Amino acid sequence: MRPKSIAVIIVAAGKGERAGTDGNPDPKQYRLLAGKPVLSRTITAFLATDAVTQIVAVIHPDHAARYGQLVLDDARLLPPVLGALTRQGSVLAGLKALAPLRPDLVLIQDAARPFATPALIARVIAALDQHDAALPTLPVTDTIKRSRDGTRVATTEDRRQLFAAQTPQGFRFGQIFSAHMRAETVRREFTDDAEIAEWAGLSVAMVEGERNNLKITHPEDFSRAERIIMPDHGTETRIGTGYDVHPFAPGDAVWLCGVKIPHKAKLQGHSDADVALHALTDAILGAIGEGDIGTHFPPSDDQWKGAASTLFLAHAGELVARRKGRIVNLDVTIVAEAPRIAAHVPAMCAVIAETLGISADRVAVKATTNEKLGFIGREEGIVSMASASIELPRED
Ligand SMILES: Nc1ccn([C@@H]2O[C@H](COP(=O)(O)OP(=O)(O)OP(=O)(O)O)[C@@H](O)[C@H]2O)c(=O)n1
Ligand SMILES: C[C@](O)(CO)[C@H](O)COP(=O)(O)O
Repeated sequence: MRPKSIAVIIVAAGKGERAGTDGNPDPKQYRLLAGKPVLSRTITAFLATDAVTQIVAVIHPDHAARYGQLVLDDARLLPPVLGALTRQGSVLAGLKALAPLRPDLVLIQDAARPFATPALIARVIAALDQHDAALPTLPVTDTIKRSRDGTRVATTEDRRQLFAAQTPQGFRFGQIFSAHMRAETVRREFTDDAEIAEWAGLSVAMVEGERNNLKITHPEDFSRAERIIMPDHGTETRIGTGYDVHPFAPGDAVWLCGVKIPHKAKLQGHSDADVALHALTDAILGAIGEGDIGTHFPPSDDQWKGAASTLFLAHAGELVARRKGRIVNLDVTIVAEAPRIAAHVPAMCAVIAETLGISADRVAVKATTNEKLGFIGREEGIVSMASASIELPRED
């Protein structure tokens, strides 16, 4: 028998209004969860299943640039398609995009559910041998009340008959495509695809869902999700500090926190002499006990001559990721009589956040003068200090 082709639609075109922004410019599906965007985690969860043959993400037109920044490299991932005003419309856009490929099966997944496990995906696929449709469910654990006005109870439901539906929901492609096309013509909004299958008279099987397969919906769901990735009891918080100084030399700009600032001199050093990123890199390395910047990038090595210091910082970030660590916050102080730093602070925080794949609200950059005292006061050089707080899995 020909192996089945199994496509996945990941609907990511929502605005995430209930999740709020928490000062973040990105909607929930692009926000970072322990250093990695939610949508990257959702897509990666399906790439981990070899049986999956194609994946298409359905995105909001305003998020095309943000989607393009996700680092995902797999030939099974098709170009994204644009979604619609409702989840139902977005799913239909994904089905239309897949129609020319005629997959046998399709799994439909919320981008906002980043924790689909291989076992869960396998259960849904296996159930499609016997049924037209399959979805993971969990028995409800609260007693469920029905109310007509939201203020007074009308009746209590029998919860033994009630189950909460999750995704991925699996279908035979042709059947769900035609059911969705018909559903589009009726004046009713369906909140999941299994409901459309039921309405179309298909047989819908329930398989066991998973408690951790949460849908990030409200602001507090982000910390719940981070605890799933890194349970509290298994982590410890480490602190690291860094210090660096570079003298001025003839030149016309200084690099500070990855930002080039015009000045009457440059900072002298083997690399771009970004004194602030050097201190920060040392703080991160210190927190994870990985030596210092000189251990990793010896000044005697010519390949680092003139190097951008973001490279050193990215390496420190990679070492944190390799140890499954999470940067909690970073704090940099620059001590300089000149140039003036304040106007550049947002750009500096953005460079650091982007280099490390963390959100900018975890980064602080501050500047102060040395009140004209000492070598800093005489404008002979700049000093920087930094501290880093990092959560690492506990090893003992
Ligand atoms: N027009 C829409 C609405 C929702 N979705 C997607 O459907 C999934 C489940 O929807 P929900 O969690 O409700 O996300 P939002 O609609 O973004 O959230 P909210 O209702 O709070 O705005 C999400 O991955 C969301 O991106 C979609 O693709 N197109
Ligand atoms: C599809 C779903 O996740 C199943 O529980 C849910 O219906 C999506 O609802 P939302 O309001 O669009 O989040």
